[in-house]
Amino acid sequence: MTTSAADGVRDPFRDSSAEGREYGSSEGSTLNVGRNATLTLGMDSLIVLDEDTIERDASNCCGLIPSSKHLCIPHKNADMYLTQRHIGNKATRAIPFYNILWANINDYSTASEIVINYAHPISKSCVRTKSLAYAVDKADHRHAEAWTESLLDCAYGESQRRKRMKVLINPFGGKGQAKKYYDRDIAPIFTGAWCEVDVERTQYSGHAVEIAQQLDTDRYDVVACCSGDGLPHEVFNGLGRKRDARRALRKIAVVQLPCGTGNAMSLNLNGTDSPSLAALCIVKGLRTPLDLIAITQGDRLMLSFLSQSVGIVAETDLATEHLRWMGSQRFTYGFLIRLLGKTVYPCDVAVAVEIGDKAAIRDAYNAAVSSKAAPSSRSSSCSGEITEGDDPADLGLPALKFGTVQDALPEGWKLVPYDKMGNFYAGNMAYMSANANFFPAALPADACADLVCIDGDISRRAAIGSLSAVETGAFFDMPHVHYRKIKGYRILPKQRRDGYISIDGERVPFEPFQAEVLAALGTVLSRSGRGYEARGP
Ligand SMILES: Nc1ncnc2c1ncn2[C@@H]1O[C@H](COP(=O)(O)OP(=O)(O)OP(=O)(O)O)[C@@H](O)[C@H]1O
Repeated sequence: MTTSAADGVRDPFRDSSAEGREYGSSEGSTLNVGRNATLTLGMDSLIVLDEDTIERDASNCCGLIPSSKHLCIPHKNADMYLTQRHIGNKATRAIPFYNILWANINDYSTASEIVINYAHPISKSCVRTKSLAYAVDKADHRHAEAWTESLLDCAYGESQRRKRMKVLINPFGGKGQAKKYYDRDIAPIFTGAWCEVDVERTQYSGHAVEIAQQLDTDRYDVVACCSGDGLPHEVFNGLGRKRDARRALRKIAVVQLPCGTGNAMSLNLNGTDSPSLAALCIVKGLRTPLDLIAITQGDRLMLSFLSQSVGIVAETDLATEHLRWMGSQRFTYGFLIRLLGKTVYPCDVAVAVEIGDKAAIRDAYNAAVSSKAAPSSRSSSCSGEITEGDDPADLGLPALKFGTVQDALPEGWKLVPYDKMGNFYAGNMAYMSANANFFPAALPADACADLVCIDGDISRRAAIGSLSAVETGAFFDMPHVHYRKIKGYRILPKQRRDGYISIDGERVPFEPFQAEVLAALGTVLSRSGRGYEARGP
């Protein structure tokens, strides 16, 4: 599953003037450049009409040497353009606005040039930064400046330009390739978009918690994790430990550049596990509030952004480390072994159910995704709500409405024995890994987590059927899949001395814990600004 960088292009050659672009006349939307070339703001794309089909090398364009240190190395291939059509001896090319990273005008003593950096697809799952450079007539300078600003408006829309990023690289994430992916696939996209970037490698497990806890949140907009899902988990928790945690979690968008074995965050928010496509999505990402789940266990408090599991998923994930050589097959193998053994994980569970009926869950999902609400709006009930003038000391994590696992059960909660529990799985995002849309009804900020419970003693046929149904999208409707929207729960594993509990893919002690949804407490960047890149229920 990858994001097409050319998404959103209807007819790239249609001129915007016919559609009533606010920019003005067709003359206004076109910039004459060089001897015989024009740049036009089309409907969804920048239209480049040039004398020949060979892109000029910015370093020799009209004899001008680009001075910007941000300028990317231009390519020398002729096949750079996404679409091209020959008109006489001229060629028209369209570069989707989404792929435009930056545009600027360089002034020299005798001439000026416009430089446009963009992300060029070299395959379905990879983009590379390239540049166009054209001479701009001195007489056209003012128009060129206004035109460049319009191009940036089209390219960025509501997304913040030149984001200030703290980049964290886990040198041991995935197959230990994160540094290589960053240098080759990610950094050139950020440089091309003129982002401000400050890179740090994590030195040990838990280092990202400390970095986030000490982060000067006024200096950054984003913490970008070149990692699996482990580093984002640590960053949310580090921000959550700040004195002004609510403000920090609201101010700083936590994002993932997929470089790990588990890259669910990027799959959900950007629809890709390609580092270069994810980098483009982050450059163009829209701020999106995210519910976080407070987990209390013993006297500890932790924030979870992705999932909690007790039973087969936790065990498959955490007890198959010795099978790493199998790659992603280890999950399928481990899962099947336990399914065939009809393994059960007895526990007592109390759940605060918000919506318990699948039809109602589907309706709520459809209503939310078709709502016209501003993409980045936070409801007044969100846990991160901050009032002007709040004292930082009062801006810590919100108080837990349900208390902690050490308190008496909240009013109205009832512990129910589940002696045949096979899979207790709570999710805050839809995809748990590529093609595993376990929680199709999950939404970033609906103030609910989604809970799936499956008995461990169902027939082997039904169990194996549910494994393939996760891929096909039939999982949600299976009768043995109990799917609920919830506000919180308490779970007490029993009859076993030891076992596996996974919070965001990390192992925690095999002890009772309690979960409470903290509505819209966190912030991420997403492609759509409103939902996950997964098919709904
Ligand atoms: N320098 C380091 N040395 C050892 N561990 C580290 C280092 N930096 C980060 N970590 C730890 O690596 C763990 C896994 O990180 P991450 O999620 O990025 O990769 P992954 O390959 O998807 O992980 P997983 O091992 O869960 O499959 C995190 O819990 C983090 O604390």
